[in-house]
Amino acid sequence: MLDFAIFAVCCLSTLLIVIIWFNPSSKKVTTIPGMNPTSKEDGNISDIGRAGSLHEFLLDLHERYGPIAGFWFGQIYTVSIASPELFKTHSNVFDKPASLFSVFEPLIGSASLQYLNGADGRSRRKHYDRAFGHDRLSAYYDMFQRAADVLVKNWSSKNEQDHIPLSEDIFIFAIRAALLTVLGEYFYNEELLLSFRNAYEKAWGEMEHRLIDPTIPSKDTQRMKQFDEAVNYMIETVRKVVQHRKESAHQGQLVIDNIIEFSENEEAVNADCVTFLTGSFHTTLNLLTWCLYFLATHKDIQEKVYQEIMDILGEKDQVNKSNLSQLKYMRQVVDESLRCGVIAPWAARVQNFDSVLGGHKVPKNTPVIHALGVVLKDEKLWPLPNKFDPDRFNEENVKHRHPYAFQPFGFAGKRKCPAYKYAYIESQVMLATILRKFQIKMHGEQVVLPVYGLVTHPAEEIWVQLCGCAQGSDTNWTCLYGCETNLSLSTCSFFFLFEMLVCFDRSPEGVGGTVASESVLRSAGTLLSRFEPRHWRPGLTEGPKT
Ligand code: HEM
Repeated sequence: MLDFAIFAVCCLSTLLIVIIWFNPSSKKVTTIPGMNPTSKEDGNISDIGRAGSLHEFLLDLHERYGPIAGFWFGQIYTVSIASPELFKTHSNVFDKPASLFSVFEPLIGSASLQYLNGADGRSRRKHYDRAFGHDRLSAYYDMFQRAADVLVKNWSSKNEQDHIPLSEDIFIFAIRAALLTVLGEYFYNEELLLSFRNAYEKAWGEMEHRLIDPTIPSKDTQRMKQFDEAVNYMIETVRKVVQHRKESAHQGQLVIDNIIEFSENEEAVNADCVTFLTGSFHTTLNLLTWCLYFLATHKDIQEKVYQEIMDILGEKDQVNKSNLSQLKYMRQVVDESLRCGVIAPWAARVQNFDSVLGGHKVPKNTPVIHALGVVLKDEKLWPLPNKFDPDRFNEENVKHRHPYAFQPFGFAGKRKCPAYKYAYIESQVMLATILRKFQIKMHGEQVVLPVYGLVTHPAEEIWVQLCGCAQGSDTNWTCLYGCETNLSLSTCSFFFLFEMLVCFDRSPEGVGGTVASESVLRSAGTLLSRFEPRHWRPGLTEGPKT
């Protein structure tokens, strides 16, 4: 009998040990609140799928468990933090958990900076940061301007009735800007630029697919063949560009030069070129797409940005390093677009020793997600978080907010996005160039929904219409404000007239007295006679006969 009891106890204990060992939640050796795995193999992956994306899953996780919470990314116990105070505590951590980014390895390559930690990671990163130092940034203005001019030229050939695919057009701008600044003059060749863009689109499409469904199809499927072909084309092109650059007389000015300088290892050079390109395209494409969408849906804000452009730059000046900081309201608009659009929803770090976060032990090698997007939408920090309101970033409001509340480029371990200043310059050059020429409005009613991948993009194309004028022509202006009249006027008369209309519309006393002199009124009258008088107000004593 005793033998049987001992045997039974042994069996039960073994069973218990086996259950404990194979149940991932049992390996949780921390007091951090959070979720148990839904399935043994996949942890909470199915919950992430049900939420729609990792960002939406994290929003819910933090809502339920507070600013520090744990979950199972497959078999890997993972912690997420979502408060400015916790961000600050983690602000010195450099290393990234390769496990969370492995999905991108087939595109960017295992030798990429993305997977490099420790002393090697720090020194490579430090070298690359020089490509974004103050002096080096000045060289990029012209290249951004060139890319913006191409876009304006293309848009100028459209009619007001045309429906413009916003993301598609901004994509071409963003890829042109990135290829010129990262890889250089090789991409002045338009055909090459477009084929690179096609290959990139296919390769990135596959990455997005894998974020939702990590199952990798077999090598001989059409999907994989297409992906391999696209990646091989990109790598082959980058190889040629590197060779070309090594022989170029302009070395030392672009991101590629820092990459070549740092390493003789061809695999690492190619991998980092592709890493910087992928880092650049989708982030800036989507920042600018969201920004123009917000402006198209907030006419008053668009008008205010336009006024600032006219006040600071006038009709002709381009954005440069001495006037960039004066475009303060435009910068607020870009910041609010980064916040509201949650462009890059999360970053992540790891430490190879036990640490403490928010009073809880974090076991060594546990990935810690920085839920940047959750904090950007935290209503305690941002009342009415989904409202687009650039005034959140005026000096007064910024002064009263925790500095870690707004970290759209990451913040930790001197490894935040290396190109964050570059991204502001690119956005502001582009916005100034476009908004000076066109007023952007939505085409009809559209439901615009975000998809929160590694970068947040609209679920479907956003269609806009442009009220604008023919490029490079001082004559043949089309009224910016919907009068549907083609006028032959000088640029200056046009803007003068517009100013007058705005004055008429806004002056509480109508147009009389102090606002306009007699001669101004007379010429305005002549010009106005050719317009539909939609801004007209009663009480005007002199003016157009309509
Ligand atoms: C709207 C624009 C952009 C946003 C919101 C953005 C956001 C981010 C974020 C959140 C990270 C992770 C930081 C971290 O781990 O703490 C990152 C890393 C990175 N970004 Fe950006 N980024 C933008 C533009 C760019 C551009 C234009 C480039 C290239 C020219 C670029 C290249 C990179 C690279 C190479 C990394 C990895 C750095 C490393 O591993 O050390 N990004 N970015």
